[in-house]
Amino acid sequence: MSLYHEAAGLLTAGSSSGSLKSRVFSNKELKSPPAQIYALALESCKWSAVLKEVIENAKLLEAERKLTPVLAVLLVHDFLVSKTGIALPTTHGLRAAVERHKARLSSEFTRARLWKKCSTVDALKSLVEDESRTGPVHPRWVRINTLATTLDDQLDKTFKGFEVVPSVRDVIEGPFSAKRICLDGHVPNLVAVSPGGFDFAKAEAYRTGAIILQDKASCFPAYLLDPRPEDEEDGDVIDACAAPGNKTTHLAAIMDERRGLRLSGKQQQQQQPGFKIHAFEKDKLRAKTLDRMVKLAGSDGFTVINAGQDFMKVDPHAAQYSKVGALLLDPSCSGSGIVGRDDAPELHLPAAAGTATASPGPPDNNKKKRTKKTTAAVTAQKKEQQKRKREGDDSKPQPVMVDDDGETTVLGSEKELQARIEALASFQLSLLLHAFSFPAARKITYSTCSVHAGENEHVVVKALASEVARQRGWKILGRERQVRGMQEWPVRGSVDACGGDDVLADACIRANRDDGNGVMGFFVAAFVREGAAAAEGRSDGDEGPYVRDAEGRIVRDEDGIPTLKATGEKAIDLYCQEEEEGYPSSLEDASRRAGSADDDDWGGFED
Ligand SMILES: C[S@@+](CC[C@H](N)C(=O)[O-])C[C@H]1O[C@@H](n2cnc3c(N)ncnc32)[C@H](O)[C@@H]1O
Repeated sequence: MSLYHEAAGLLTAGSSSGSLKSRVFSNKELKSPPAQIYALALESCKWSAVLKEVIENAKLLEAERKLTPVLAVLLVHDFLVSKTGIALPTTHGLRAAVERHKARLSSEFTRARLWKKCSTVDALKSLVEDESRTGPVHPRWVRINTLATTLDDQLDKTFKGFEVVPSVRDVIEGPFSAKRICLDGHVPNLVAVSPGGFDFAKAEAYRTGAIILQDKASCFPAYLLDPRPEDEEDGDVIDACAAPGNKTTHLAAIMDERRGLRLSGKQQQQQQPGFKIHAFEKDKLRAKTLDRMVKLAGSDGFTVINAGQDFMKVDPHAAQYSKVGALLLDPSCSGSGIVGRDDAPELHLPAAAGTATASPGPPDNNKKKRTKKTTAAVTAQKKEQQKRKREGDDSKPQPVMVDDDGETTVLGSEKELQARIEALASFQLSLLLHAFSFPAARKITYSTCSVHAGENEHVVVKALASEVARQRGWKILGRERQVRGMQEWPVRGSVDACGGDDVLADACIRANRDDGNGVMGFFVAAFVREGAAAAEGRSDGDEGPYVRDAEGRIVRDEDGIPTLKATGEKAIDLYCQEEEEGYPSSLEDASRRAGSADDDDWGGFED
């Protein structure tokens, strides 16, 4: 079967069996490369309003009875728009059926272009691109991977010549192909770029992992978790549901940066990091992607990938997790907040031979005849619709849900949607409660790319009310204790969905896909353990054993050594002394042995 027949089959299947992307990429029967089919189908949809005019006015379907309207759009798209033409041998019947009408099609295409006041084909391309954009415009969010590069470096190289604008709105509202960039004000090392202003696939920085395409909202969990590795509070970190690895590599970059603040450049290069990220991914195939991404980002030295490992089956009390102080939990969800899921623009089809409908485009030379035919065609179409309705097939697309495992569920009713969300929520809650049981854990973030309260606030409420939360002292991390960018992010949880608890709702963070912030639909909340919670505070003066600055960061001397609050002495002095005396070598132990007044802060480590 040709590329064109396969693309036509997928387009004809309609959205009731999932988005175009999921229909293409989940179809195991396809002979042609899925990426090629998807590109052809998507581009043809974008151009279909123009091509419908061209095909109808050139009377292609009347002359070539074997061509269906969908096939005609796909073939004429490649004939007129694709640089390489129709991807079939010259002798192939489908190709010949179009190329026989070369002159007529080309002149109708020119007429359509001029009708749209475009002086060149490139101008028409931009117009088609703009007109095919459905829904709110989103920038390309680019995370600068600080494991490999710096923001300044990327501004000098990859984004050289870009206009730096003050707000995301300036990016969104500017021309699609503008070269604009905005440095995000909430998440460090994140920029928003004009959606059509840059060909990322060709960028060296993208290919080498120096920049990573990641929606702003998807950067919230790792930033909110705020992992503080090594001799600070959090030790090792778990990413429980890790593939493809956006958040795993973001965690790695944050942890490495923290380490870099403490060590000089040379020390950092010489010393192996003293912390690990344990990344779990139950799906073996997705784990391969995770592995590739971790290597590309440069965090493979301290990331342990547990491929094919179900996080639910991990023993929290196993020795290798005894130092896990923080967990990031981003489980499978309905994916209802994802931008671009129902991504294909509407497909406009030319009327089949003998049923030509009115075309609102350039006037053709047979206007009188067309009007007569049009009336007849509309009546025939109405009759056909009535017949289908009588037969119980009104072709109204049914709602579908495509989760991030690519699983498509056709939902017949609101009740089915609720049942699906309940099933997901129950799985999400079990994972969260499992995360609560890690002995040394002090912080957890829970996130989804779902817009449904059932997968978000409701899971948080149930988790807080659980036995394990009560026994182990897990609480929500209040807004006032969150990292600055997340405190300042304005979109919060739903008070209703939190049972009227406005403090809890304010602690929950949401992102809406159509509110002008240019982000996907997302939810994240952070939990801290009581005892540990006090140590998290940045403002109440009860912040663990080390002296901290106004932003809550541990103050260190030029060698990276913190000062103990209890004694006013450099922690290293105690460390050396105790080493000589055969005491445990960790700085935390040292501070505890020094009789710190903050001993209670460390209760979080006790199980
Ligand atoms: C939403 S995606 C994670 C996206 C990822 N955090 C990122 O930012 O790139 C959820 C992932 O969790 C995996 N998963 C689902 N259940 C799991 C389980 N019980 N244990 C480990 N992984 C699981 C799925 O296969 C899927 O790859």
